[in-house]
This record gives sequence, C-alpha cells and structure tokens, in this order.
Amino acid sequence: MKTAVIGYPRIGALRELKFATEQYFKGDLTEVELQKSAAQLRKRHWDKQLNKGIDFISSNDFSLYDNVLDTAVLLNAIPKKYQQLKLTPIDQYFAMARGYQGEQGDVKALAMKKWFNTNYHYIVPEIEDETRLSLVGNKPFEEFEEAKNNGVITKPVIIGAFTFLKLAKYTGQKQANDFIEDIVTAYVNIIETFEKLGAEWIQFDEPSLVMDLTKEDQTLFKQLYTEILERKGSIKVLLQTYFGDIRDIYQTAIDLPFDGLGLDFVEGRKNLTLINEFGFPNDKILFAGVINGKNIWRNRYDQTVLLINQLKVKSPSIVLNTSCSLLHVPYTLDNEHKLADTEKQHLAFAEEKLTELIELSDILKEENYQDNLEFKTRKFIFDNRDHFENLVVQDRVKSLTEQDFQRQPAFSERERLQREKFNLPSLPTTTIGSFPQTLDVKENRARFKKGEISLEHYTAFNKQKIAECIALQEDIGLDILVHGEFERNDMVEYFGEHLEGFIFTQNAWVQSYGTRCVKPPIIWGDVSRTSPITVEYSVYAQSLTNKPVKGMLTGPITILNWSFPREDISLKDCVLQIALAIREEVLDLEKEGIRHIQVDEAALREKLPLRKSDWYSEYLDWAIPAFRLVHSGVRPETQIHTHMCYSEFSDIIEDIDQMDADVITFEASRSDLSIVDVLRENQFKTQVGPGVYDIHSPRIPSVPEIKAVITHILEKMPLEKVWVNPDCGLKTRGNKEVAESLRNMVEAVNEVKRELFQ
Ligand SMILES: Nc1nc2c(c(=O)[nH]1)N[C@@H](CNc1ccc(C(=O)N[C@@H](CCC(=O)N[C@@H](CCC(=O)N[C@@H](CCC(=O)O)C(=O)O)C(=O)O)C(=O)O)cc1)CN2
Ligand code: MET
Ligand SMILES: [Zn+2]
Repeated sequence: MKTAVIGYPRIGALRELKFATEQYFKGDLTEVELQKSAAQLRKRHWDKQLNKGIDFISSNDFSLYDNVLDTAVLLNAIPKKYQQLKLTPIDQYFAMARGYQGEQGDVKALAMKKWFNTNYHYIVPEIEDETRLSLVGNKPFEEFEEAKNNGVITKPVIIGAFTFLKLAKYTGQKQANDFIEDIVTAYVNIIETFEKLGAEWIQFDEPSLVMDLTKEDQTLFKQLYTEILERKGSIKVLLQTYFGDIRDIYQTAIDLPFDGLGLDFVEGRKNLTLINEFGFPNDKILFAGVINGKNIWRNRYDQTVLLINQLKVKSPSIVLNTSCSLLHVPYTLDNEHKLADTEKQHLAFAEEKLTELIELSDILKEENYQDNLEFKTRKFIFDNRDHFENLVVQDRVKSLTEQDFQRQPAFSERERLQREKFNLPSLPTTTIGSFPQTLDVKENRARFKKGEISLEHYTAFNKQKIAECIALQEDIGLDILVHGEFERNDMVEYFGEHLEGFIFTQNAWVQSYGTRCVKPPIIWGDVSRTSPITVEYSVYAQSLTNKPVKGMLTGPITILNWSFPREDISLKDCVLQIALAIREEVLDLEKEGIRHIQVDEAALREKLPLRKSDWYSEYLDWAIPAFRLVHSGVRPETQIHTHMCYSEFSDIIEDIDQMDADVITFEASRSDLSIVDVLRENQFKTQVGPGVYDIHSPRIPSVPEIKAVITHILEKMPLEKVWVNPDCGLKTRGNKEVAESLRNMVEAVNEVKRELFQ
C-alpha cells in the first residue's frame, strides 16, 4: 500500500523559519538570506519524507507566513490599499499579514481567523469588486521545480477554489458566485502549468467541504469542479478533505471525475458509513486519512488495520494518508531529552508519523499481520499504559451536582452590588493580561530552566518586571491593572506545568500563526492542583498599587483545547478535572483579596463541532458548565472576567452569555467590530470590552482611530455595559509600541468622555 502526507510542518524542528523571518522583520536578514533558509528547510523536509519512503510527498505546503495568504497572492486577490504601498512583493505580502506603518504609508493587516477546529490561524483574503482573480504568482511552480531538482517529484498542494471562495471576505457588492469564471480559469491555468512541469498529481485542499453545506454551496462546488475538471488534461487531481466527514457532498464528489478522494477517518468517522452506504468508485484512489495529524499519540495499529480492511471491501486502491496536514503536530521526538522512554513510546510527532505510515504499509502487506513485530510491540505498549490515576479527582468529578454549576445570586443582582462596591468610572479601561515578553524576560526563564539561576533569582526578576509594569499602567492611567504575566511561557503551557497530570516537551513547537508557535502540554493522566499557582505574583502586584489588579487565569476549556488531550477518557471528564483545579485557584485568589479575576477562555470555539447538529450534544453541553464550575463558588462582589479571541462568536453568543461571567473582553477590531451588532441583537447581559485595536500587528493605533471605534461601539451599546481594552494580550509586542498604544487608548477614552459629559 502506498503512503502519502497531506502537508508537512514548515517552521523547522528548532523553529528555524520563525527566527529567520523575525530577523527579516527586524532588518537583520536580507530577503535573499531569508529565502535561502526557507529553501534549506524545504529540502530537509522533502529529504526526510523521501528517505522514510513516503510515496506522495507534498510541495507548496511551505509558506513564509500562511498558505491561505499565499493562495490570495497567487490569485491576485491583493486589496488596493496594499498595492498602493508600492512595496516589493515580499514586503507587500508581509504587509497583508501584519499591517504596515512606515515611509510608504499606514495600513492595517488583513483579518486573521482560526483555521477550522485547530489552533492555527489563517489570514482572511479580501476580495474587492475590482479584484480580478487570475493566476499571477509562481510560488507553487518554483517549489515544485525546486523539489524536482532535489530528486522528488512532488504532489503540489493548493487550497481549492471552493474553500478559497468560502473563506474570503467580500468587501463590495460582489459575492463568491461573481468570481466563478475567473477562478475556474485561474485553476485551469495552475493545472496546465503543473502538467507542463511534469507533475503527475495535484492536490486541492477543500476542508470547507466538511462544514454544513447549503444547497448554494453544493451548487457552487459542483459548478467549480465540473468546469475545472473538464479542462484538466492528463494530470491526476486529488480532492483532499479533512477535519470531518463530507456527508453533504459525498455523492457529488464521487460522481465528479477526480482521480483521488482524500477522506479523514480520524475526525470524520462518518466517512466510513458514507462509503459503506454509497460505495466508492473503482476508478478512483481512496486516500485514507488514518494517521492522526492533530494529536500526538501513537497510532493503534490493531484498530487501523481493522478500518483499512473494512475500506478495502469497497475500494480496491487505497493510499495510507495522514488525517490532515502534519502542520498541527510538533516536528520530532528526537529533540526531546527529558521525556522518559515509557512516555516517549506512546508518542508520535510528524517524523514518527512518517514511520507509522511505512510500518502500517508493511503490516498490511502481511497475511499474518498479527505476527508482525511492530504490530505486536505496539499492542503490548498500549495494553500496558500507566494511566496515572487520581481516584480523589475522579470521585470529585462523579459527585458534582447541579448547584456546583450555578453562581449565586443572579447576574443583575451581582452587577448592582459590584457597581456600588467598585465605583468604577464609566468606560473603564483595562488590558487583557500579558505585557511584552521581551528578550530579557525569556532569557531569565531560559536561564532558570537550564539551572543557571535559582528560583529566588528568577522570581525576583519577575517581581521587578511586575513593579515596572504596575508603575507604567498607573502612569498611563488605566483603571484595572494586571501583573503582566511575565512568569508565563504561555497561558496554557504554564498552567500545565503547575498542575499534576501533565507532561511537557522541550522543543515540540506547533505553528499558531505566522512566526508564532506554541508548545502544547500533554495531558497524561488525571489532573489536579497540588498548590496555589498564581497567587503570589497577583498578591505582590496588588500590594504595589491602590488601583485594583485583576487576577489572571486560563480557563479549563482553553487548557484542554490547547493541550494534547488524552484519548482514553472523555473530553468532558478531562475538562471537569481541570475546572476543579482552576476553581481552587480562583477561590485562593479571592481569599487573598483579589477582587477582579479573569479566567481566559480564548479557545472556547476550538473544539466546537464544525457541524451545528453536533454542537450541544458533543460539546457545549459540557464546555459551558465547565466554565461555570470554575467561578460558581465566589462571593457576589467578586468580579469574574473572561476573554475570547480570534474566532467567530456570533452563532454561539447566547452560550457565551450563559457562561455567566460579569465582564467579557472580545477580540473585535480585526474582524470589523461585527460582534457589536450581534451583542445588541441578542441583548447580551454580560458587560463587554470589544477590543478597540489589533495587538497582533506592530502598528500603533492613533487617538482618532480608537476614538472612532469607541464611538461606533457606543452607538450600538449602552454606556454602562462597555469596557475599553485592546484586542488581546500584549506579549508579542515591544515595550515602546505598547506604551504608546495604551496612552492613545486612554486619551481616546478621555476625549470620548469629555464629549459625552461636557
Ligand atoms: N497556546 C496558545 N495558543 C494561542 C495563543 C496563546 O497565547 N497560547 N494565542 C492566540 C494566538 N497565538 C499565539 C501563539 C503563540 C504566541 C507566542 O508569542 N509564542 C511565542 C513562544 C512563547 C513561549 O512559549 N515562550 C517560551 C520560550 C521562549 C523561547 O523561545 N526561548 C528561547 C530561549 C530564550 C532566549 O534566550 O531568547 C528558546 O527556547 O530557544 C518562554 O517564554 O519561556 C513565540 O512563538 O515566540 C502568541 C500568540 C491563539 N492561540
Ligand atoms: C490568546 S488570549 C491571551 C490572554 C492572556 N491573558 C494574555 O493576555 O496574553
Ligand atoms: Zn486573546
């Protein structure tokens, strides 16, 4: 059986691409040097897959920032405001990704959104009425030739026309349907060019097909591919889907003249039912996604063999595939020196997943596969996993009752009490929690982790940072202060490190957006809190000021969703364990005099099923209660904040209100503040701080710009419900930008208030 990989991680085993790109941003590396390190990485990754023996290796899965942005540029979807900057192509590309502020002008970045149900974020293409979609770029072709020169005939990968049109934002009157003719021609040109270059296969990624599709969506898909495939020539086309099943379009997909169909059998279990019910055409190859591209546990060969044997009944030609791009898992276990062998034997990162594909292919060749050594060893390891059980926690979860999920008194009563008690100014200002993780902050932690400095030294440095941060916020004139999160490498990894039940890696980085990576902790066993985690730093920060300091925690859903979860217990049981641990931390902060406590649920949306019909039964029915469990024990006058970012909230806005927090801060500025209308329409009860400027871009928002945003918010929402804050945490920014931006924010609020109350 042949093997394939949908896409490979590109950031580099040691994040080489991140560092090179960031150096380029700083002007410390030339474009040529950046392109050179990019080419080295591509070569290394192709070589690795080739040497392992993978048959279908992808190209154009590489990107300097994001594949969707690459596709937009390839297809000439470059909004006027970026063209007018008259930058070089690469700088225009980065301007679209990160905004631009300099001699050539001042333009915001394109919006950034969560990539389906992952922690990867893509750049949202903008299509204007004047946009002429056509093939103008050559990145995919250059990378194909580059691979060819390195001895690999790759299968180039491009985001498909349907997904591209579905993900794009239309800024004028025109909609997706108005671009069909142009985009078909562009894709036909792509196919023709690859044919000339000697490609045998091309892969169109169409993850949008796993969503609920309307009749119009289905018609659009059918029309696009009927026309594209009519003119495809001799190249073979693989329709690749992932992150779910394609129940709404399966029949159409098998009727169209694709040569291969890629289905995800990890997240899309229903795909098997579809094949059993509707059959699978003999003239197509089934690319069976059986190696989990999102989680890091080793494959259960025994189960996979059973699955493949079922598929074989319906489909004579099967290629073993990953379930999605390996972009979402870390690179290799080889750089993990602290994990025990007993732990490592349960894990597979991208490189190890290549080995799994090959081993599976060998196992499937053997009639008596049960005797295969790898098969037997693997089964033994699984059957003997040490689960790290904690019976106390298991009991606590079992004995939870309805009252544990209900805070008292009701929201409106709390709102009244808190208003009296805090007497905050109108439009209170605050930030989301983190302040710049500058080099010195990271270095201090790196030295502590290497054992070069003591815990006392490490803590003293962080306290110094906290003191500076508090002084800065007082000087700027913010109303509710934060300690700055200097002690945290990441909002999830940090809590993982301080809770029992997690294991951590040293280099298991996964790209989250652009050059930014995360190192998700691994949930190994039952989770519990052994001692207070954040109390010391929060209490210290509060001791330095008369203004209130917000305690800062990460919520259970986010900890779960940004970790690699267990697969041997339910996500629901796992999240309740985490919720109980964070609940203890909330109560300790309250006991120590912290009056405002923020519990971030930035990743609430991540595991929301992509299909609406599964939302409640499979997710929201336990995710929302998990958050309520965290804060149901606090006093009426303790103010609970939460924060969410980078995803669509409008369709779950009522559920967000049901989290029953007192205040919520939202990412909003990079998606046009559309959230504000939704809040109004739904009579959202929770007080809200829709982010007034984008923190993922280095550009500094001006006073009038922020003022316009606040004014816009106030046109739609009652003054007493509104807070003013940036989009998200400030950790990725520099000190100078942060101080200037926050000063502008406070000045904007003051001007708005002067005009309101004059
Ligand atoms: N888990 C998670 N997901 C999230 C977010 C988030 O904050 N966390 N935010 C949203 C947007 N995504 C983001 C993802 C990452 C980062 C981010 O800033 N990541 C940092 C890494 C943060 C980190 O873990 N830092 C570590 C390690 C830092 C490091 O690189 N250290 C050097 C050595 C230190 C030195 O001397 O410079 C090394 O290991 O080589 C630390 O501070 O301890 C980065 O890519 O640069 C920001 C936003 C959505 N998803
Ligand atoms: C991705 S949400 C970030 C929330 C966190 N409190 C921070 O400010 O960084
Ligand atoms: Zn955020």
